[in-house]
Amino acid sequence: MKIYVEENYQKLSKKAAYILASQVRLKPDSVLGLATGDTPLGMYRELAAMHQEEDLDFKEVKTFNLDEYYGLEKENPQSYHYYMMENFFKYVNIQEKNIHIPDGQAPDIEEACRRYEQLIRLMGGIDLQVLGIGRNGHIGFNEPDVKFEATTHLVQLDEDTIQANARFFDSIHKVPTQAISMGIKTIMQAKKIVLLASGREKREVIQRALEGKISPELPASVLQLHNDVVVILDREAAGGLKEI
Ligand SMILES: O=P(O)(O)OC[C@H]1O[C@](O)(CO)[C@@H](O)[C@@H]1O
Repeated sequence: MKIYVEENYQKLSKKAAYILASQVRLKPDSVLGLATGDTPLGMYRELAAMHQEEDLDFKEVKTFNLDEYYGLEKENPQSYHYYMMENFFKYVNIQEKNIHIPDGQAPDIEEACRRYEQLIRLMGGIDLQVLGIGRNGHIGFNEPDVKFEATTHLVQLDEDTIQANARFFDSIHKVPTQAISMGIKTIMQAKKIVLLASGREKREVIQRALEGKISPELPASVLQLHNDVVVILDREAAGGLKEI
């Protein structure tokens, strides 16, 4: 595991964007696994700027998002479809047919999950997966006590996650209680993983995930078993690490 500690969020975002851009430059038809949440927003802004100013080309890039709320239509401003369009895709030259995000309104969820896994395999697997981390250690929407062997599936969101995400909704009662998420197995099959965490509130979970026991109770701890993980932290998030 390679851990970078950057001075602040802006530098973290630049580092993450640089790693993604290098991946795309080396393999223009890369399959990228993408995350939502606050943390990758700066990285998406940097990548959009690299597209505008340095011709970073997304024409052949394929993307698979980690997760989507169950029950929200794509046009809902709280959906991850909307987030991706507004924060990244509309600023770059990615082709719509190459964008994949779980369908939160699929009539047959099990079939949709199976199809999502099949598509990832059909595209040759994920070359680089970006991850954020929840305060409870979730990656994607894989909540504590997840099965490590799970692939894309419907998950029940934790109370902690619902509370953390309530800030994006008018009221906590409007936060969906379920989501479709890549599973831990899907994530661990990615060839390379880039985990991002910023801020004081991620300090404890980062220490436990990177230096603690590997356990389904803390889903992100499984990353210790992957052979190509880059962790990019700002100083605040890295503050609890013993081995830095
Ligand atoms: O980057 P944030 O907003 O702290 O979110 C952390 C994680 O929580 C989620 O937003 C889901 O709750 C994930 O998409 C994200 O990786």
